[in-house]
Amino acid sequence: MDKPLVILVAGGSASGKSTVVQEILDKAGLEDVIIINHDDYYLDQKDLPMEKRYLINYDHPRSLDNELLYKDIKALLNFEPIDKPVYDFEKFTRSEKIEHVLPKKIIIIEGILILENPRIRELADISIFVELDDDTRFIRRMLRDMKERGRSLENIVLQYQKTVKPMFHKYIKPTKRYADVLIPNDTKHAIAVDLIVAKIKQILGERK
Ligand SMILES: Nc1ncnc2c1ncn2[C@@H]1O[C@H](COP(=O)(O)OP(=O)(O)O)[C@@H](O)[C@H]1O
Ligand SMILES: Nc1ccn([C@@H]2O[C@H](COP(=O)(O)O)[C@@H](O)[C@H]2O)c(=O)n1
Repeated sequence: MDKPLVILVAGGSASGKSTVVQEILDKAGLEDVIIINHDDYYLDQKDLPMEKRYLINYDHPRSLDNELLYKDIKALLNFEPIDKPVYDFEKFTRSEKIEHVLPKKIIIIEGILILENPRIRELADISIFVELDDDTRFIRRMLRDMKERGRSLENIVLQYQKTVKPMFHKYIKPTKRYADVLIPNDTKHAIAVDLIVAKIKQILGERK
């Protein structure tokens, strides 16, 4: 069998990366797929006290374990299983859990900085960047982080001003230039999703 297809999905926090990935999978009717969230590869911080974990810049490329992610993608490309870390946003570190992931024909990896690392970028067959204006992303992030990530409004606002917004403009937005497709998530994007689905099917057909 030919190597698995690798799709990278970047975009600012709460731009709609996970939502767009789900739309692609639903439209394409794909099942033999692994979805990896780059968030699971934030560095382990269990040896740091909680007050120090709060202060880390989680929107800087150095906060992620790209060596481990690269190694894991290479293993999956060789049809080898991996033991993937699982991140705990409420504890600001990796959880005790490990997820055993079996190789599949399609590997989708999503994350704010997934197109920032040149070695990981080179593994992609298709690269996507999801676009959404800062204000809408901030509102969606605020609602999500209070509901799902155990964060207070004050903490969300402080983090957004101190790191999330400046790092987006410094490190994340510039990676748009590496994307094959830009998906606007503030307007209808059904055609962009259709084009990606068609491309996935074409590549899979050629690799049979
Ligand atoms: N087109 C959209 N319209 C309204 N809400 C959306 C849309 N896309 C995503 N959302 C919502 O915004 C939040 C962040 O979306 P998500 O896909 O999780 O973003 P990301 O994976 O980029 O962080 C979620 O609560 C999601 O339901
Ligand atoms: N302990 C952490 C780790 C990361 N974050 C934030 O998560 C954002 C990326 O996740 P998305 O699902 O929004 O793409 C990123 O902007 C980090 O600021 C965090 O708040 N706490």
